Amino acid sequence: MNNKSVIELTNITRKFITQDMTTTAVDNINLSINQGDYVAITGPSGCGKSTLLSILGLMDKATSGSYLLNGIDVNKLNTDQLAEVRNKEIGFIFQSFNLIDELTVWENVALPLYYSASKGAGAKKAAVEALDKVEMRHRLNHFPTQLSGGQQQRVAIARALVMSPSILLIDEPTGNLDSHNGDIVMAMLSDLNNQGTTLCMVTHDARYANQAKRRIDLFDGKVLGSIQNMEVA
Ligand SMILES: Nc1ncnc2c1ncn2[C@@H]1O[C@H](COP(=O)(O)OP(=O)(O)OP(=O)(O)O)[C@@H](O)[C@H]1O
Repeated sequence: MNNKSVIELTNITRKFITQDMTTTAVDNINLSINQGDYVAITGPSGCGKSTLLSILGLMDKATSGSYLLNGIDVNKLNTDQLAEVRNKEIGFIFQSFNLIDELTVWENVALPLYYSASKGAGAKKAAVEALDKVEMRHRLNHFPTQLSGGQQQRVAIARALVMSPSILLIDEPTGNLDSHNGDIVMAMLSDLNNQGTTLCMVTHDARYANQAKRRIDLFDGKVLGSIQNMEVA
């Protein structure tokens, strides 16, 4: 395995303060993710999975602690820099596929390129290459509503890959899929990891968490344990 660090969290805590109470959603977490890793974050409802993923995805800020993304201290970035780093370095995959129904498959996949400096001529080629990786090239000119749920999630994965991000952050990728399509999407994620893509996935599904190389169990915002899945790694 490559030892280049992608994510380095040190003593990350996130507190939510409302009128009558303080909730520590993420409590003093230390986590390293290297290039080529496949990490599953799992645990019961309310244990802090989504909060942690939002911090990793630069959509939320920790109350305290340090977060290095490719060696860059994200606490020192302003809003514009955070948006740029997020678009370039992080690919997101959500439970809901979030495709735009009015755009074709390839236009959906090319969309992140239009928010970056590299927009224009190469966009369709890059989109087709990403669609190839998820075996969806044959649906290039279809619209999302013409696809099955599993196919839509594969298009969403292609969109997450199109910028060649440092890491894919994945939130309950099979939540809207039946078990057959869920298994296909999970096999595809494992394939991508075998080809070198770094993955960090949140799931409450133990079966899928065990398909990752490393499983991190959260409880009450804390890391309860970290398990290396020997048959995968
Ligand atoms: N914006 C917020 N304001 C106040 N409390 C919050 C906020 N967001 C999350 N929390 C609290 O933080 C804790 C962790 O929530 P989080 O959504 O991260 O859990 P989760 O593990 O993703 O849960 P689930 O599996 O149900 O999605 C919970 O107790 C939740 O109520």
